[in-house]
Amino acid sequence: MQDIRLIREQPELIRQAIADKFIDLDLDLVLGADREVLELRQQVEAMQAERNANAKLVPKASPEERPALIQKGKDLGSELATLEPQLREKEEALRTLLLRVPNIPHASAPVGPSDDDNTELRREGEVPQFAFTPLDHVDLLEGQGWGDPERVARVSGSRSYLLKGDAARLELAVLMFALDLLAERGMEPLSTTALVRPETLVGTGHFPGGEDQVYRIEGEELMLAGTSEVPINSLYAGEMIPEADLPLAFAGFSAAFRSEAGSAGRDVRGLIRVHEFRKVEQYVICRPEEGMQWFEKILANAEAILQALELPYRVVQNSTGDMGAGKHLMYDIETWVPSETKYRETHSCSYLTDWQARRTGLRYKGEGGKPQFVHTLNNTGIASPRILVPFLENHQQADGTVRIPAALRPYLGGKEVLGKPF
Ligand SMILES: Nc1ncnc2c1ncn2[C@@H]1O[C@H](COS(=O)(=O)NC(=O)[C@@H](N)CO)[C@@H](O)[C@H]1O
Repeated sequence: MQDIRLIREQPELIRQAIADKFIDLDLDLVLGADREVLELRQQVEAMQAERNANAKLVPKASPEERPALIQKGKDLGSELATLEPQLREKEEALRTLLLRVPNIPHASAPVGPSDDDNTELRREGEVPQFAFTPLDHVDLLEGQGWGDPERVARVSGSRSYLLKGDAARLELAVLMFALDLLAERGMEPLSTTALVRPETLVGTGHFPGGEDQVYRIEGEELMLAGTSEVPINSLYAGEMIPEADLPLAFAGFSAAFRSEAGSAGRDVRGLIRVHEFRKVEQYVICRPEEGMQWFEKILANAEAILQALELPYRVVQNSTGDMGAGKHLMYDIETWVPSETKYRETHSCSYLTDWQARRTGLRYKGEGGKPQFVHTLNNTGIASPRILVPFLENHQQADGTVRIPAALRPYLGGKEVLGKPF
């Protein structure tokens, strides 16, 4: 959410952001709703002041004057009884519109409507040249007996997955490895639920707009979050965080649930796009002046994880149309998937300045004790099973076994290879 003063003072700046992000919002509606609130609020406050002043006169008034004053107080009261609810209604209507006002994209963001306009910043690691015909991750899982797609589909339907034996241990190993690396780098581990109240999804900016991506619990005011960014972002909602406690940096771990509405037909084979997955999430609350350095830090953390797993990847900058309403700056990390001979997104690193903080009510006492909104950032640490796709495919050997990078071996009982030749 944007500062309403900025919208009033620099509407062109916001109109440009709306245009560059291809958002369907008429800023004049926002400005009109704001004016209506201001006018009505001034009227109500004047009337409340008049009623209060009038009420003070009553005890001092003479018997002759008193009835008129009391009647005046009643008239003002009944008028306010009509106007105050109208004001609350107009304030709610304005807030609903304000929730749709986008953040201003960083000047470096490529302007364009979709991820086709993302720009590659750099590549890291050599893509493997196989001396044999590599298998895709589905065939590797099947060959090793590490999956059971038919049975799990009977139990859970499409976009479900199940990992057996060493593959189940591999999933836990990469998650734990990521959590440990982030903890060593000062991110506080946080195991969270995915069950959240609707307002937490407004806080992150998933709502309004992303309702169709979220599973709802029948008959409850609860939903299943698609990322632990959602519960973590609202942990301190409405609080005045002591400045000495900043920055708050978490390595969140949770299950994540997504309906993937609108993705029909995409990535239907295998582990890339499933309804329930597990993610280690980097989430930061910091002072505004530290935002950009935290963006670099959580990006570097994710790269360190990929480098330790010996996976080749590239870093891309998201376009204004791809980054979504709340982002100021966003880079995706895409990891090489041999079977597709292309890089696929495995991490998404975002800096949202105060846009989430304003919607969530995340503040701290800045200089001179003046309340100020914090800045928030998030990035994927690792998400499984998607990361297992490049992991299994890049590290497969001619006999169908999978090489384990040195950094991960301690998490797999020291094993250097998983599986049996097939
Ligand atoms: N349906 C899905 N199935 C498997 N993995 C997914 C799915 N959706 C997202 N992911 C993984 O989760 C990562 C982060 O998802 S994201 O929506 O891009 N970004 C976030 O959730 C942010 N909170 C940063 O993690 C993706 O890069 C991908 O690796």
